[in-house]
Amino acid sequence: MLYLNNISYHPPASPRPILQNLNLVLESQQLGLVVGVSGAGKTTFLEIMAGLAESTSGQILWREQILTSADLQQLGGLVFQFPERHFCGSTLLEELRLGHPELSSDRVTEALTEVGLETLSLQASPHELSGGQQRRLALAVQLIRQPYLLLLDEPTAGLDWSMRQQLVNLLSRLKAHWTLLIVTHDPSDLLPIADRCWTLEKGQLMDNHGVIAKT
Ligand SMILES: Nc1ncnc2c1ncn2[C@@H]1O[C@H](COP(=O)(O)OP(=O)(O)OP(=O)(O)O)[C@@H](O)[C@H]1O
Repeated sequence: MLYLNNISYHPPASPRPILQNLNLVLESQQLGLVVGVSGAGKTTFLEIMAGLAESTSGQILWREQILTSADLQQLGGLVFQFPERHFCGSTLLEELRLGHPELSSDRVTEALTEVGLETLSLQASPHELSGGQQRRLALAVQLIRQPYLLLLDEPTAGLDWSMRQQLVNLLSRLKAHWTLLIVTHDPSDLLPIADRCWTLEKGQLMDNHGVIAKT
């Protein structure tokens, strides 16, 4: 269970807080969706959740444990918007083994199977894959780290309808084992599989009970 208690973020360079007193509870193996327009603070929110930025005040807890930024870096698996721009390996195997050179072939195959890429050659280049396959590969890279929390920034952005649907089905399946927190400006594809939904507006988080109840 993930808890955010009054998380605020006000960097010195900003005249006003970018995030203000965010409160949120997300149960394990649920998918939480944070919806906001451009500039609402979505990426900043994910950076704090992934331990890449430190909140100015407030607490993040997993079960009863208060998490530091270092804990969050360990526990969270962040998939960037357009993760394909961050691939470094020249093959799928290299990409999956980055930072884990000791990883067994079985574990690599298991991760690819989890995201539906098991039929691809481990020697293929990540850059040869389709947009949807690249997003799956980015997810597999995070799954290998066995994070408690998967954090995704606009996971369906830039994909065509069929690839978006395949990715939504995959995210829905991943809920069986992982807790997911997703930020997006366009919730239409993801709302049907969301368990919780919040709107982030000018740095403030509002709970959308009604939206989920209608789906
Ligand atoms: N370190 C910082 N110092 C000052 N201002 C910042 C800092 N980081 C973000 N901001 C500002 O905070 C606001 C929220 O930015 P953020 O990138 O989190 O929004 P977003 O919802 O992800 O937008 P988009 O969907 O366009 O990526 C923006 O106005 C941005 O300029």
